[in-house]
Amino acid sequence: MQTTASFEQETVLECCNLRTYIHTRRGLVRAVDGVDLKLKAGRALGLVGESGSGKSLTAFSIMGLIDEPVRIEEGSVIRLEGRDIGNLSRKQLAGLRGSRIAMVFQEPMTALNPVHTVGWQVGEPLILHLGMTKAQAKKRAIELLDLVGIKDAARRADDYPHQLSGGMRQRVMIAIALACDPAVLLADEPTTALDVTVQSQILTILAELRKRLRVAILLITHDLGVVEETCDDVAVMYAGRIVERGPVPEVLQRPRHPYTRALLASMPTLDTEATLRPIPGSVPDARSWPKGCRFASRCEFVTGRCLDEYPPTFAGDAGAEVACWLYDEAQPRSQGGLQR
Ligand SMILES: Nc1ncnc2c1ncn2[C@@H]1O[C@H](COP(=O)(O)OP(=O)(O)OP(=O)(O)O)[C@@H](O)[C@H]1O
Repeated sequence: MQTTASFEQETVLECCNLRTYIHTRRGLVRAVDGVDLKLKAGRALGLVGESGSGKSLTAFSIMGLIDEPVRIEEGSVIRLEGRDIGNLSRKQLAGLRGSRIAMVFQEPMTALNPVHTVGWQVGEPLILHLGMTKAQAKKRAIELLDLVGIKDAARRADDYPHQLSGGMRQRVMIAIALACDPAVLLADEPTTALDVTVQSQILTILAELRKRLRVAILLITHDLGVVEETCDDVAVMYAGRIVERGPVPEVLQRPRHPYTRALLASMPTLDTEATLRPIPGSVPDARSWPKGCRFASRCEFVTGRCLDEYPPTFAGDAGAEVACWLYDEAQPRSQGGLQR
């Protein structure tokens, strides 16, 4: 595999123009439709957006965990540690999964194997990818269970998934994911199925391990509160595309895209005093996206140009970027336009 010379040293994962379409009998569902992402070593990027915006499919595409009728379209680029992994064979991808890139899912019970002990499941990738002996893998598995905060790890290693609480199971999933010291961890709503106290414990563990192991994390969530607490950067996804991105403080304190603003206003976590305002309207059909901005039909600042042409990305302060015509210098801003 080729290493791209221009690939920045610190960038561990990059997607360029990632398009993942679902080829159904009732039409082409353009669910992920030109996503650009960049993840730096040891940093956490939050990928947020309403349900159905394409977040999970983005992660599954990166992991190569998609199957017919879902396809990554020609021209999409996925680079892991400088290597183009978009065109790898299933076997080559399976070799990377669990070693250089790993994923934690929303519901650990469905991801864990009910007939094997958790110690065995943490140890398996060590045997598979690192060639450890069973004895070495068991010893390391216990260390890993301890690392993710499972008390009395040597004894718990012999437990089966059903003997553990939801929070413990998610810790086991994290131990499995991090076993081979991957460069990238994808976490898809890892705390949604857990109660609030356990949620914050899991997020704390992830934050600690990120610093300690320097693993880059792509955290998929619909909760901007979680992003605020745990991520360095955020990318806001709407209708299959990223509409705004940047450092967390910049984007959450000075959101530019009308969708990001609406999302913030609709969420209870950041300011519980404020009256919650659901976003009016609904996401257009992914079988026939409008030709202009996909948020136009729900946007209070819509102009004729928004309906005609998809906006390019405009640079904001502190590295923020926004795909919205309101930020085009050439466009005279109407009264009541967004503050820049
Ligand atoms: N296998 C599939 N077949 C048909 N449609 C699919 C398939 N997988 C995903 N989709 C559609 O693709 C779109 C994006 O789904 P995805 O799960 O990525 O969204 P999401 O942003 O992760 O939402 P959520 O937060 O609800 O998980 C949705 O409209 C979904 O219905």
